[in-house]
Amino acid sequence: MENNIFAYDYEEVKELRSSVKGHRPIVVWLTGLSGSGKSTIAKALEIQLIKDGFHTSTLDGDNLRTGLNSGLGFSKEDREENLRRVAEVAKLMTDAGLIVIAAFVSPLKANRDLVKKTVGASRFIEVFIDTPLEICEERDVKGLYQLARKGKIKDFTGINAPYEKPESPDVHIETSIFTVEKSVAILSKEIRSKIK
Ligand SMILES: Nc1ncnc2c1ncn2[C@@H]1O[C@H](COP(=O)(O)OS(=O)(=O)O)[C@@H](OP(=O)(O)O)[C@H]1O
Ligand SMILES: Nc1ncnc2c1ncn2[C@@H]1O[C@H](COP(=O)(O)OP(=O)(O)O)[C@@H](O)[C@H]1O
Repeated sequence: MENNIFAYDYEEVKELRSSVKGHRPIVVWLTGLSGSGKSTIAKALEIQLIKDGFHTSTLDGDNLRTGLNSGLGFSKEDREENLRRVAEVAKLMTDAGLIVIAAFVSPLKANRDLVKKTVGASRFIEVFIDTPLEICEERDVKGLYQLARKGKIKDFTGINAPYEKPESPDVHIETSIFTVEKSVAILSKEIRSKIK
């Protein structure tokens, strides 16, 4: 064993944790441009799931970057490390039996594939929050697009850093068509079908 580390077997306890929750754990991974609607939908979805009696938690890019991931920027390498850590946290949360909602730009296919591999394919729902760049820029919730256009932010996703659209997401949400309520209903149905 590498570094003389021997992982102790907690599989039986994980099953017990899950059984008292009354549902299986899963990671609902929301990817999309800044301003696409990830946080808005994540929060509304979690509120709905809690009201429906599920056990949940939400991981949100901006929030984790003020704590666990403070010090990481937006280079390709820093984003990779950011998402590697988030994947491990999401896995710990599924080990605790939770439905984990995660809202991260996660711009590259390789980033999202790493998360899927870490948490396990059967416990991963990839959700593409599909909002065209022009609409995200028009919303400009935090004023970041304006700064990026002026050249004041480097590596800004969609402007001067890449976003690779998911090719076959489990759920495709177009926010220019679906209301937040409709998106929550679609996701809630998908989650229910996977956690029985
Ligand atoms: N350069 C650059 N590119 C993209 N986003 C930026 C950047 N600088 C700051 N921000 C703010 O950081 C939020 C994205 O953080 P994430 O952890 O989700 O990004 S990533 O998954 O590691 O790519 C993102 O939050 P959301 O708008 O909620 O997506 C932005 O508010
Ligand atoms: N159908 C929709 N779904 C989600 N957000 C929407 C929708 N229509 C408008 N919005 C608005 O778009 C913005 C999205 O911001 P936010 O949720 O912070 O995005 P992100 O987390 O992807 O950066 C919010 O101001 C939200 O009210």
